[in-house]
Amino acid sequence: MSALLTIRGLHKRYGERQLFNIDTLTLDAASAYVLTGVNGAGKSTLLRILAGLERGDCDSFEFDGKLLRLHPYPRELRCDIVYVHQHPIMFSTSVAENIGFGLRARGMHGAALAQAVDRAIEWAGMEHARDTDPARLSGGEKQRVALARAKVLRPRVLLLDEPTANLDGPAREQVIALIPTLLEAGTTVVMACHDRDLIGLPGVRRLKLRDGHIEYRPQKGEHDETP
Ligand SMILES: Nc1ncnc2c1ncn2[C@@H]1O[C@H](COP(=O)(O)OP(=O)(O)OP(=O)(O)O)[C@@H](O)[C@H]1O
Repeated sequence: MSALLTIRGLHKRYGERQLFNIDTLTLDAASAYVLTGVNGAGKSTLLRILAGLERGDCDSFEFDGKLLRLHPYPRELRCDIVYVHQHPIMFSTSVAENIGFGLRARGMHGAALAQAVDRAIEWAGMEHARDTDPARLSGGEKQRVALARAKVLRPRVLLLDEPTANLDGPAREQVIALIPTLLEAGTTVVMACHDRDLIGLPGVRRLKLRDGHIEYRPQKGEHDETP
C-alpha cells in the first residue's frame, strides 16, 4: 500500500485550547478508515482541515508524492479531497441538478453530464426522486444524494462526517451498503463515526483520536474487540 497523504505535526487550537497535535497522519491510496473518538475529540475538525474548510497548521504535508502547503489550501486539492457533511446542504432545485452541479462547475455538459448524473442517481437508488426538491427528501435519501454528489466528482479522498448519524432501520442500512462500492472505485474513504456497523465493515482500518493524538488501531475482529 502506498501513502497518498501524509501530514506531520498537524495541530489545531481554538484560542487557548489545543484540540490536537498529531505527530503523523498517513492515509494510503484506495483504503478505508474509520475515525473514532469521544464527542468533542475533534473528528469533524480534522476532516474539515483535510478538506480545506477550516484552517490547520502542520510541519509538512505531502499528497500524491508532492509537498504542499495546508494553508493557504491548494486549489487543486479541492477536486481531490471532498468532504460530505452529516447534514448536507442542497440547492432547492432537484436531485439531478444537485448531483450535476459540481460537474457543471468543472466544465462538463451535454451527454457526458447527463450520463454521469444518471449513473450516480442509479448508484444511490434515487431514480424515484430524480426531479424532487431535496428539501422534500428523508434524512437517509439526503445522505445518499450527498454521497452521489461527492462520488460523481471522482475524488481521490472522500471524507464522510457521521454518514449514518440520525438514521436508523433501512435508511441506515442503505447508506452503509453504499460504502463498499465507494471503496471498489479506488477512493480512499475516511468516515468519522460511532457506528459499529461502519467500524466493522471488512477491510476498514481504525484511527482513534484521543487526547489530541491519533492512535492506529487494529482492524475490527483482527486483534481486539475494543470499539
Ligand atoms: N469554531 C470553533 N471555535 C471554538 N471551538 C470549536 C469550534 N469548532 C469546534 N470547536 C470545539 O472543538 C471541539 C471538537 O469539535 P468537533 O466537532 O471537531 O468534535 P467531534 O469529535 O467531531 O465531536 P462529535 O463526535 O460530537 O461530532 C469541540 O469541543 C467543539 O466545541
